[in-house]
Amino acid sequence: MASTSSPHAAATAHLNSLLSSSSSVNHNRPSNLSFLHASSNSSSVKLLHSVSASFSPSFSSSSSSSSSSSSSTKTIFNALKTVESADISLSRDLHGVVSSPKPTILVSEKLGEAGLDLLRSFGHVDCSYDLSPQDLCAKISQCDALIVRSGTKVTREVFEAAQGRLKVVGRAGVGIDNVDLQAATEFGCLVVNAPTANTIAAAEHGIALLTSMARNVAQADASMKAGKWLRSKYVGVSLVGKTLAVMGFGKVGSEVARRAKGLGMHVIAHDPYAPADRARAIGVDLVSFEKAIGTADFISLHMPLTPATNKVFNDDTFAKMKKGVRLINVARGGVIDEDALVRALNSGIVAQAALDVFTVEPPPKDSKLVQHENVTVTPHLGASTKEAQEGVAIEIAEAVVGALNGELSATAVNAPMVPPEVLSELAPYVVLAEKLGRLAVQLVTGGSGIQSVKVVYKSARDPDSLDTRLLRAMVTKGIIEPISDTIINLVNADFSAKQKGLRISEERIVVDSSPEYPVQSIQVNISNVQSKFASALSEKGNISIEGRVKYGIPHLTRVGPFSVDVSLDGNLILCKQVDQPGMIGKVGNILGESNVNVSFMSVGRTVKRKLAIMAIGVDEEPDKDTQKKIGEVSAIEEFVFLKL
Ligand SMILES: NC(=O)C1=CN([C@@H]2O[C@H](COP(=O)(O)OP(=O)(O)OC[C@H]3O[C@@H](n4cnc5c(N)ncnc54)[C@H](O)[C@@H]3O)[C@@H](O)[C@H]2O)C=CC1
Ligand SMILES: O=C(O)C(=O)COP(=O)(O)O
Repeated sequence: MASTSSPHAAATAHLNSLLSSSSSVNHNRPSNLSFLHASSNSSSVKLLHSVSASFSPSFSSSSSSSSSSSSSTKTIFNALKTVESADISLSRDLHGVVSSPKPTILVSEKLGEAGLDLLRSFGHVDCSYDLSPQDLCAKISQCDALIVRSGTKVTREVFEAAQGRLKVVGRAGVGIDNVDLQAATEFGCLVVNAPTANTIAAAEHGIALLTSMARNVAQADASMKAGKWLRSKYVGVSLVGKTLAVMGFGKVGSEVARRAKGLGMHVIAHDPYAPADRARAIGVDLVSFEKAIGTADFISLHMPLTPATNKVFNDDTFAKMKKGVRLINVARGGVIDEDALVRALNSGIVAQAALDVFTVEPPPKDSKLVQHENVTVTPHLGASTKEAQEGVAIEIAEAVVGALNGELSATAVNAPMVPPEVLSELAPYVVLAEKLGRLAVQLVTGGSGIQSVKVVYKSARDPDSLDTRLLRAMVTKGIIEPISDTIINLVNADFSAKQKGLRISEERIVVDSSPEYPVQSIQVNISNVQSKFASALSEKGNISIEGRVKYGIPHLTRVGPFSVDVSLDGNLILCKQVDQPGMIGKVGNILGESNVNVSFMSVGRTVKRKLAIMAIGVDEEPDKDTQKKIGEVSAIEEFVFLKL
């Protein structure tokens, strides 16, 4: 009998597969994807999560993805080991011996050298700045990662053109409004950003714009260079004692607030999601939107561009501002209706504006806003200090390299963040979850399609301390991949299930045993389907299988009502037979004659000498003749061959 592979190797391989497509699947296929969501639990047995509506159409092995994109893709953000692309160049040693595939990382905008060095030590780095959208699409199918700043639009077309090779998009900065996150998620591409390294730079630029606007520095400078000496024209306004409204009290907003306090300003802030105690600690009052814009002498914008903030500063809101207000924007141009701002400037509602960001960048040369004499502009320089750019480059390079190595990034924008220690503890259960999903779906037959899957976890852990998102994603992967052309990873598992009309619910049962191990068993139930192996049906008529991790190795421990014990390695034959002596020998002989190596065998029965289930682990797939011979053994009532 062959020995089973080491638990560690299996766990590592499957952790990689959690983050990637399987190397055995067809890379040229479309996918549909989304985040996984955290579940919260308070009672011992609880429905944790359900994905998708039950009215969604069923799916079957003939179904294909209903992606809005018809393009092919292989969706992975990890595991260079599993990438089988001829496009990936292989690194060679001095003797020309191929060692390992190196990823190609396209950097489409200027990035600090320290980050580039880090990337170069890991893969091939292609710095191609100022690519047209067409050139970017042409290149992208040769790239495993793309690093951008705010100037590159990473559209759905880019993900489509990537044909599945692109695993990670790194945004070297904060705002990810230039990346089509939905498309990234649908294509299983991880998006990471560098959210902290440019905070101070952006805040300092905000303060620079505030102070220079108040004292007309830019205009006075331009007039002097034009040979003028206009002292009375450029009388400014003082800041001390004036009210500054910080709109968006996040990282940048709170640093601006801190600095403005130092200038003697009275600072208020509006942010529906900011904790009041953080504001209080800086001496800032959190107020409503109306109060903020209605009482401020200066308004500084620091919120992200989202559907909710798009053009939130418009004719209506300008009308509610104090006449003569001054506006600073180092956030995103799109939060302001720029035509409305020109009107507000002309009417005097807004006395001055200082803008670093624009709806379209660069703005048109004849932009009335840019040309307005009461407007100070800079070309999106908020993050552009030497220090910030070095920091951002390192932050994003580390995140991208980590993602390509299969690590879940702490700055992932479209995937759950799972701490490394949780990942490593769950590793063998992740393998188990995928294999159970894969087994369960192969037991389905008939045209009824799968609509509803229930995953039951038995665990001695407190429900709140067991994160099942990975496990659910892997059950989903196991179920969907064998019967569709969609590749599943942690980024897209829930979305794909939803697209397929597959409702996945979870239940957790707290058992009274040692909480040393996170999960005692995982059960996968598929309801309202026919099975090609009727013995796998539970009393309720659901396909039901259960498994455990034993000594780090996933085992199948129950099929329908029958207890079995077989390691989930290689392939599996399940036979239902009359419980009588000699059965193992008979089937073993048939397999041996066909040179099929048996790795494991287990017999489970409900009643002695009545019916039993024989679970046989095999390394090779028995050919049709061999399977026929097994079926012809008189005591065998039904059998099925399953690929793990
Ligand atoms: N000009 C530049 O070069 C730079 C611009 N930025 C931009 O600055 C903005 C803020 O960046 P960070 O502070 O790092 O992000 P952050 O995520 O730390 O802060 C954003 C804050 O906005 C709040 N927010 C969300 N919706 C809001 C709404 N409707 N009204 C008010 N507040 C709302 C959030 O709760 C959060 O506290 C982003 O748009 C970012 O892209 C950041 C760095 C450089
Ligand atoms: O980090 C951000 O959100 C920024 O706006 C900085 O943009 P940049 O990387 O300088 O193009």
